[in-house]
Parts: sequence; structure tokens; C-alpha cells
Amino acid sequence: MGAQSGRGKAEGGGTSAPESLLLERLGTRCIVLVGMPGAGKSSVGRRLAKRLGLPFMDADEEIERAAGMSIPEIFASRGEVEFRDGEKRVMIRLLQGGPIVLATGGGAFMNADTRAAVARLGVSVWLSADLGVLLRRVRKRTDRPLLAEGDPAEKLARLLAARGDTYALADLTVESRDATHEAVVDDVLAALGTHFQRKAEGQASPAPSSAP
Ligand SMILES: Nc1ncnc2c1ncn2[C@@H]1O[C@H](COP(=O)(O)OP(=O)(O)O)[C@@H](O)[C@H]1O
Ligand SMILES: O=C(O)C1=C[C@@H](OP(=O)(O)O)[C@@H](O)[C@H](O)C1
Ligand SMILES: [Mg+2]
Repeated sequence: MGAQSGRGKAEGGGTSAPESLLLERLGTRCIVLVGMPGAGKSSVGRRLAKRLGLPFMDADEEIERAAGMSIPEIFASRGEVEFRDGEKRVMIRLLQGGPIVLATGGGAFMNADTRAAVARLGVSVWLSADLGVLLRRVRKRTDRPLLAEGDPAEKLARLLAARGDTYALADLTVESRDATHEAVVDDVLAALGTHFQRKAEGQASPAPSSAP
């Protein structure tokens, strides 16, 4: 047994010092991954959680579990409005269970109530990616109702144009580049580390004097 402690398990068993510090600074907040379909929220999120030794939750899976149906079935039988309603409820419930890594569905962060809950209970990370990368990735699966009909490239472009400014409200932006999942996990960890370090330094520095 090494001398290291904590929940995060680095390769080889222990917890690396930066990851322990990150967990300490995260406290009970959730790491919330937002962004377009194909950004890697689910697959990168799962690996990120493993690296930190945190539970991983995928809002889409929880919605499916609660409804007893797949997402395409929910869209087909109940419609998108009801899906979004359930999504908001599930997001707020999951956010209350931190610390976890939470992968959202691509539309979840568009809801203002959900964004307010994320701001209160989480640190949000926009996994951004260019359209070419997204398109290659979403072509691997056909269970996204919003991309099911018509030209997926055009649909993705329209979704990104409508949502990009809102995703940019996230606390952090990390490019979900065309590299391995683990490389993107490294980038997310680095961005979180810098974010918490800056916050810690901000709290430690004295208030600026208003004296002339
Ligand atoms: N960095 C990456 N490298 C290689 N493949 C990736 C990467 N990120 C995501 N993918 C793949 O792209 C597809 C969509 O990823 P997923 O995690 O489901 O995205 P999201 O949940 O954001 O829609 C999956 O097949 C996933 O393995
Ligand atoms: O962008 C969206 O509105 C959606 C994205 C999907 O999740 P992923 O982003 O994980 O594909 C899923 O929530 C649903 O099909 C709607
Ligand atoms: Mg997903």
C-alpha cells in the first residue's frame, strides 16, 4: 500500500496529489459536462469519474430508467416537451447528490432552471468540438431523435448555432479534440485544477484598497 489516501485512484492504485486537491476543492459539487451530441459527455465523463474515484451519472440513462423507455421511445410516445420536463427533474435530483461526475444530454443546459441549479450545485464544463468531429462521432449511433431524420450535418450545424452561446456560459470550456478519450480527460482535469486554483487565490488575496 502506498502512503497516498483519498477516493481518486490513479493508475497503480494511489491518488495523485493534484487529484486529491481537486476533490477537496470540489467539495460536494458535481462536475457537470455540457455540450453538443457527440462531444463526449458520456464517454469522457465515465472515464473522468473513474480517474477521480467519483460516481458517474448520465442524465439520459436516468431519464430512461425513470420512464422505463429508451429516449427514442420517449420522444415518439410522449414528445420532446415531456422529455424536457423529465430531463429538468432528473437533472435537479442528480445535482443534489454530489460530488459526482454528471454527463448531461445535449439539450439539458438550454433550460434556465437547470442552468441555475448547475451554477448552484456544480462546476460546469463545456466540451466543445468542431462540427466535423461531432459528425464523425454521432454517425456511430442512430438513437438520437433530434438527428434521426434528414441530413445530420445540417441538423448538427443548426443545433450548434442555436446553442453555442448558451454552452459558452459554462464555468469552463475544454476542447473535445480529435484525440483519445484519456487525453480529453487530462485536459478537463487540468482546466478544473486551474479553475479551483484561481478561485483559491482569489479568496486568499486581500480586498483591493479604495484609498487613493
Ligand atoms: N476523445 C474521443 N476520442 C475518440 N472517440 C470519442 C471521443 N469522445 C467521444 N468519442 C466517441 O464519440 C461517440 C459519442 O460520444 P458520447 O460520449 O456518447 O458523446 P455525448 O454523450 O456527448 O453525446 C462515442 O462513440 C464515443 O466513444
Ligand atoms: O441534444 C439533445 O437535445 C439531445 C441529446 C441526447 O444526449 P447526448 O448529447 O448525450 O447525445 C439526448 O439527451 C437526446 O437525444 C436529446
Ligand atoms: Mg451522452
